[in-house]
Amino acid sequence: MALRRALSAAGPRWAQRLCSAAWGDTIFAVSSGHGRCGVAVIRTSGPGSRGALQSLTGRPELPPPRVLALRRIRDPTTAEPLDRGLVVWFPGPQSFTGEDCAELHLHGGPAVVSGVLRALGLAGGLPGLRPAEPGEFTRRAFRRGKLDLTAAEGLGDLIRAETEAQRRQALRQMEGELGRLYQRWSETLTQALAHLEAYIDFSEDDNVEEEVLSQVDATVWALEQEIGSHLQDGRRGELLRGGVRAVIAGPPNVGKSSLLNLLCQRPAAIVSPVAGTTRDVVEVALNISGYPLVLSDTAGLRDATDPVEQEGVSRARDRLRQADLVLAVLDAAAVPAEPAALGAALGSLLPPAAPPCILVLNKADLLQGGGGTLRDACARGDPLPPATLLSCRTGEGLDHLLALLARQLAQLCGDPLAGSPSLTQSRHSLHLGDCVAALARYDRERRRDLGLAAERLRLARRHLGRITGHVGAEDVLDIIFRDFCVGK
Ligand SMILES: Nc1nc2c(ncn2[C@@H]2O[C@H](COP(=O)(O)OP(=O)(O)OP(=O)(O)O)[C@@H](O)[C@H]2O)c(=O)[nH]1
Ligand SMILES: [K+]
Ligand SMILES: [Mg+2]
Repeated sequence: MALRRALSAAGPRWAQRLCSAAWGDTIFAVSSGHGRCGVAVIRTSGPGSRGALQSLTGRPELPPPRVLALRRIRDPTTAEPLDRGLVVWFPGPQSFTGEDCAELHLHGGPAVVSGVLRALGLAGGLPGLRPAEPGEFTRRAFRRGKLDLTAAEGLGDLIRAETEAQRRQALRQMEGELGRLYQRWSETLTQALAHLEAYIDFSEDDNVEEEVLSQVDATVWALEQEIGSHLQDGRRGELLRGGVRAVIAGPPNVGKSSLLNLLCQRPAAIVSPVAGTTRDVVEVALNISGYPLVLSDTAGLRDATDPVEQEGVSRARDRLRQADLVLAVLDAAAVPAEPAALGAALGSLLPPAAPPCILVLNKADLLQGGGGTLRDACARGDPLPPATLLSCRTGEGLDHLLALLARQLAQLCGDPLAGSPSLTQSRHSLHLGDCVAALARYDRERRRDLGLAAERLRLARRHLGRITGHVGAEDVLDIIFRDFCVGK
């Protein structure tokens, strides 16, 4: 009521009509970053977007769809100017959410933004204009069929992407490549199922050839292979999305913490000449040639007597077991130069099924006579993993180490633009695993009971549908949109 009075006091009759119009649920939020900035973007979505734009610009006519227009933004109650900025009108369904949307590009001062939010909140006195929940714009876009779940996940990843390779992978997924791949598989299954059902229904009338059945078998088999190999990608999409977990490991005092500090270019870990300095795991996030690396410095591995150091060593071993990549550090001056002996020294350090490893022979500056033999051993490689001499003191060998790291990361994460798109979440691999299992069951059922075999195909298709959200999306929506920011 207060608003109705306020609006009628403020003037135009169309504003009053807005109040009586049946508004559905309209959301608004700041979609740009928070805090002081050059430009802040506030957007709305829902049937109230039109009225909100009219109220704030004080004009009944809207700018042409999807064209920026310069407008004075005013408080609808007092008509006091709040800012002069650009507004855009996106009538549904040609908008991000598929609903009527409006955008206000304002000067990014906190008082401007809060003034306009208050004005919109005032419009919240009308039925149904309210602040958006995190991810609610994207959620609405999903509900209106503007994107599938994998694209929504890609969008979330794109906003969070910190390195180029992550951005490439996320953009590809947001543009629907992964979703289209799963959709294609789902359609293949639909077709195979239709043929199988036709065979079941009509084979007795002799209208359907035996070949139909073998064709269905071949299709299902080929699909099982294709999904199987998509699954066996070494988790490269997941690694790229979450960052490759690399662990710096080695005996005490070889310069592990010095290496961490050198790579992150700040004194993140304590360095001292005392063996057993590091106990807690120290973690930093790095961008190496566009790939994300989560690097952990750990306690020196030895049979410690001090209980606190023992705990540190146990944590170090835990980290080693979970690592995607190990940077094994040894003291260059204290290792045998002969490759086989060097390999044995390394082997005694790492767990049996160790992940890929880079051997770092640190303190190269202390090598007598330049360490020619060791240098040759590193260059030859065999039977060592990729290895480099390094001096954390002088920086010698750092470029080589970075190149080795970049190569390993590229191998682990793959090229996000090459080949078919990678699955990026354990959610995907879980459903794909179930899908493949159902296809394998088809193979067995098929000889005994065609009806049951058909049921397996339906089940396999349901698992694919769960990934894209065409089936049973409700249970996962909260999880997927939980990490989205407000305004997206
Ligand atoms: N000469 C030389 N000294 C180094 C180099 N890197 C590290 N140091 C020294 O070696 C000592 C141990 O370095 P840290 O980085 O603490 O070694 P750490 O492996 O983390 O040691 P713990 O945490 O105790 O296992 C310190 O005195 C460093 O200054 C290097 O490349 N050359
Ligand atoms: K130390
Ligand atoms: Mg240390």
